[in-house]
Amino acid sequence: MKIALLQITSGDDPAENLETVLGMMRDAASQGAEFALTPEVTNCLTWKRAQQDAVLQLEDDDDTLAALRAEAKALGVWLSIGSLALKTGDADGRFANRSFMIAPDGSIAGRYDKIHMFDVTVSEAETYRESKGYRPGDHATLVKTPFGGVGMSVCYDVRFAYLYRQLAQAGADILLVPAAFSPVTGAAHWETLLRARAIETGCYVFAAAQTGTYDETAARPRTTYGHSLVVSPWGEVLADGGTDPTLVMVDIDVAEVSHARKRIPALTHDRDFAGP
Ligand SMILES: O=C(O)CNC(=O)[C@H](CS)NC(=O)CCC(=O)C(=O)O
Repeated sequence: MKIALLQITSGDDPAENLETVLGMMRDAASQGAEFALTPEVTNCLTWKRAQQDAVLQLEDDDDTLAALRAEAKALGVWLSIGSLALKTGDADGRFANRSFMIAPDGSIAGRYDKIHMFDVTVSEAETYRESKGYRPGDHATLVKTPFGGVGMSVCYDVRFAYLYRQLAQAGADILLVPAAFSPVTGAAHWETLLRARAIETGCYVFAAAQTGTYDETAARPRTTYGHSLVVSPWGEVLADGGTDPTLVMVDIDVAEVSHARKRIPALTHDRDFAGP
């Protein structure tokens, strides 16, 4: 099966980001892709809360979601929308960081709200308080597809290994980790974390990433790490998107999942034990 990771530099204008994604989806489909994947916050990546309040929409009204569902249907492809920032209507005004699996008929096959919030001081100059803007989700999502079980997650979730173990033990063959990783932690941890999740679970890992800086002249530009990765169930990096916006196309074979798990059946070797 041919998959296509869309590595992009989303800015704060959803209409502009949508045009970029639609163009890359058509390009991917014309090269034979059957499954296209976009990064975290495909529709809007910004520090500016006022801009989010102005342009974000409720799921039912969201123009990006509607257009991407229609395009998946027109092209007849599966689509992972890594996530959309969406209004929730909640009294506290927080958004959802919500991922979608779209089937080739345009229907929503799965929906997942990012569970773990990136409330982290990477350095004095670089702090994130994701839970101020976003309301975390509280349940995992596994989507059954004709090509296998797909476990959903977003970005910072990648650091919580038990989420992926649960997804794999519930039937995931493929784990999705769409991201907008920070450049500092990306360089230190990104590839290692993704390879570890693949090795521990014997799953493919597909990680479409935001990359680079949108609006370099802004007072506080938002930069992301890039390096969209496809990792095999044995832990090999099959493709790395580097740091420019690009389409990462890979041919994968889901049978590799059972081969890897036959060699290392750790997923079936859990034991109950007392805590320390
Ligand atoms: O803020 C938004 O609009 C969209 N969300 C993000 O960009 C999120 C939270 S700030 N980024 C991450 O989770 C990076 C995790 C990371 O870099 C790590 O785990 O090291």
